[in-house]
Amino acid sequence: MSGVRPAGLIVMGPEMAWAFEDDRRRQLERMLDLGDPATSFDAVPADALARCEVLITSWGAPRLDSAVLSRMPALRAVFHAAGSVRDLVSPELWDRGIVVSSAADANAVPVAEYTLAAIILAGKRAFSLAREPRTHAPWGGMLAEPMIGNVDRCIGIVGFSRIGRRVVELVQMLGGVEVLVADPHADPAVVARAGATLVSLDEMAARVDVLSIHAPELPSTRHLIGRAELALLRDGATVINTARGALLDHDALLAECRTGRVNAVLDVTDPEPLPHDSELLDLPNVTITPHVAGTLGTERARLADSVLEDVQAWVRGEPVPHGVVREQMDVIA
Ligand SMILES: NC(=O)c1ccc[n+]([C@@H]2O[C@H](COP(=O)([O-])OP(=O)(O)OC[C@H]3O[C@@H](n4cnc5c(N)ncnc54)[C@H](O)[C@@H]3O)[C@@H](O)[C@H]2O)c1
Ligand SMILES: O=C(O)[C@H](O)COP(=O)(O)O
Repeated sequence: MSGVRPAGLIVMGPEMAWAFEDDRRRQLERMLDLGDPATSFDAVPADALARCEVLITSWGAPRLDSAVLSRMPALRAVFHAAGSVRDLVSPELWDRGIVVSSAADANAVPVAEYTLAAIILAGKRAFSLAREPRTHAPWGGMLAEPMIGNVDRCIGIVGFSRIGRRVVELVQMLGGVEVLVADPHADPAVVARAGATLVSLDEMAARVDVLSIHAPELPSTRHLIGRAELALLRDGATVINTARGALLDHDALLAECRTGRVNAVLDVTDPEPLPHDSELLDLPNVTITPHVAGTLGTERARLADSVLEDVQAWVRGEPVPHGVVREQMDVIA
């Protein structure tokens, strides 16, 4: 590292800013000449913006469009301590050749953990049984139920994304499970090396006990799992959605869950939150969490550590480990 530290700024909402205090701030200060942290660009003095070479952002940062970028002529790199950079980047940012990185890999860890937990508990019917009266006889009826359990299950992963790939890896620890992947962009050989089989979405829907959604929200993925795909599911199958609500047709899901034919575990919904009178909230076979799979409390420290790693590589002139390039934007979150 040369003696002159590049000028840096941290601009993000308070929900993430705490992760850049104390020790992580000291680590950043060894690499960057850091100005005062701010929650918006309007709170940053014009000369500090003009000098800024390295910007560290997270949720709450506005899009880096031409209006913002014109105030930041020295900007060379943006490190986003959150998942998607879709709402952050602009054509001007790419045109100027500014390095962009995101912490989406780090964010994938807790979402994949949540998904594995949901797969295991759904297999044991734990979500719906927890809502039955406590008088439920534990051994009688349940022991005779061959459809309960995680052995010989077929698990479908929609989207061989960062999170999808990690779920493919984790779910194999169950042993005795078959893992299918549906993703028009995935390479069958790479999927096979990960221990899964690439199939069409229809084939997957017809074969799985659990269908877990891990694709990004794009114009092309709206209602990717719709009436037709849900109708193909086996009786008793579970749909897990930790991706984005818009990927799943909620009217079609409600129709299938209402009859009890299909179960669901949803960390994301459409809309989000659901209206208080949504029937989905009352169904015993539907479990809903309020978009917490990825970003609960301490999990956010992973995002800050990912940014530290990227800043360190960048100041050394090395490739940024979690860099995002313009060409990826058509298929990533
Ligand atoms: N619930 C949470 O807290 C939480 C946290 C992080 C991310 N997410 C969401 O999880 C999802 C996955 O995130 P990620 O970072 O793993 O995504 P990602 O950006 O890594 O996904 C990109 C990949 O998705 C695949 N893909 C694109 N279009 C597809 C399609 N039509 N069908 C199947 N696959 C397709 C492609 O393989 C592509 O490479 C996103 O929707 C993201 O917003 C949720
Ligand atoms: O809440 C989420 O889904 C994750 O934290 C990722 O959100 P982001 O991709 O918008 O950062």
